[in-house]
Amino acid sequence: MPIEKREIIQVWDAVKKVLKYQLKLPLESVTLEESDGRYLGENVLATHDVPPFDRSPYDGFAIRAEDTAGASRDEPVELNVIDSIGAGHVSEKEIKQNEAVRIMTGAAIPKGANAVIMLELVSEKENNIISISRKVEAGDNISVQGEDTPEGTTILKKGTRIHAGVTAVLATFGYHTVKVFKKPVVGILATGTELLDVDEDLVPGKIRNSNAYMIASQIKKMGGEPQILGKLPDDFDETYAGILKAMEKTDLVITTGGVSVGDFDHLPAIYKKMGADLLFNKIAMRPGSVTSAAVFEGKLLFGLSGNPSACFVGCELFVRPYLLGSLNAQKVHLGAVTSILQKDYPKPNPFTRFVRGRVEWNATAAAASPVGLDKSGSVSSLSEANALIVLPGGTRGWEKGSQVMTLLLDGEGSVWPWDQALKSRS
Ligand SMILES: Nc1nc2c(c(=O)[nH]1)N[C@H]1C(S)=C(S)[C@@H](COP(=O)(O)OP(=O)(O)OC[C@H]3O[C@@H](n4cnc5c(N)ncnc54)[C@H](O)[C@@H]3O)O[C@H]1N2
Ligand code: MOO
Ligand SMILES: [Mg+2]
Repeated sequence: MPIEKREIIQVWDAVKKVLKYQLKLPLESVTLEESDGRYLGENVLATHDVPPFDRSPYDGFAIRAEDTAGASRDEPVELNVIDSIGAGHVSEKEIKQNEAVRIMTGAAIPKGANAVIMLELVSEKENNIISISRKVEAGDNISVQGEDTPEGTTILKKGTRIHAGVTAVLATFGYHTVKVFKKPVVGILATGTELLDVDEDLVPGKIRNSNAYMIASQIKKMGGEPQILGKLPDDFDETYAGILKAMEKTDLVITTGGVSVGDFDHLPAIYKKMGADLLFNKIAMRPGSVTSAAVFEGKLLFGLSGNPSACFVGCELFVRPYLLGSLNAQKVHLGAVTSILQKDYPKPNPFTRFVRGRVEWNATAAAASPVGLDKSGSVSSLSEANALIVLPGGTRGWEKGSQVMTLLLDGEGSVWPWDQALKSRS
């Protein structure tokens, strides 16, 4: 049978095709503790000023700055301490001329005071008298009500990923439950007659299914809920039925394997029989050139390569923006940083390569080194990689010292700054 000719598209065109689709995810309420790593389902407003009252940032004395107008080492001023308060207390007294209130960090500034002087800068005498030998300005050492966040500010945007700092803000405003997007349920199906379960012993010709677990981990990190739906042999009817069933009970389905041109690569024909709209099935990249995506009844179906490194890269480049876009995140792509290549990379580059690598930061620059066996079927390189080194196509290779774009596998992600860097050098 002649091999069907596939239309090859550029990485950024494939990403843009995927970004035209988005899941409509319902919201759910979870407790603040459970909300870690989830995505906010609505904007969060500051429901009050922060701090909610003028307060002291130091342990010291609340005073009227004007009482210190003429103070100097030679002519200190003496103030009468009329009260003493710690955080959580409000003085009922009002400070009048030449009076002070002893105040601890976090306590509300008493009426009449307009400055705080630290304990260390005051000498304490008998009979509640303190002596100050420097001029203090009005407003000194006062954390003013609303200086951190004024009431009514949109402090967190819908789609923000909840991390420790976001949690602190939510707690500050009393959100003991948080409205988040429901996690998209991602069905994962591994195809391949050669696949064994992880707990099975090797037998000739077979390998363990590592991709399903790798994808599940990637999906979790992207904010989705993976469901490993088992493995399917390279049988057309079984795979067809398995995919249809998976599509019914999940928000999107990812398959691995069976997308190339081999006798048992059934996915292309399955898309056809399903009547799915093919978005792409050949991308100008390595690894992962056969990464495919199709739309079936409004849902996306990603066909990732069976080769572990190709599968990993396809998931990061194409599934990530779709999932994170559905969660309303802003930075849906991998974060990018320019790095200096630490080794020659002598392979010719017909297509843009995404080489598993490590980025390390030294004093002046980010340094990128390829790691492990650089083949699309390699699995070991994935365990060491913290980045994908982008080597645009159309070159005979890359020299040590070249500036290269690296996509970071950890961290905040990015909006879309790196499409130019993908463009071929030819
Ligand atoms: N004549 C051609 N052959 C191939 C081409 C081509 O263009 N012409 N493309 C090659 C490239 S590039 C890739 S990538 C692979 C893609 O293959 P498939 O996506 O069809 O995947 P399979 O053939 O099913 O498997 C490939 C490889 O990966 C192993 N595998 C599969 N599933 C898993 C899993 N769940 N866990 C671990 N490893 C898995 C499988 O045993 C194979 O070794 O095609 C090339 N061939
Ligand atoms: O899709 Mo393959 O991984 O291009 O090498
Ligand atoms: Mg194949």
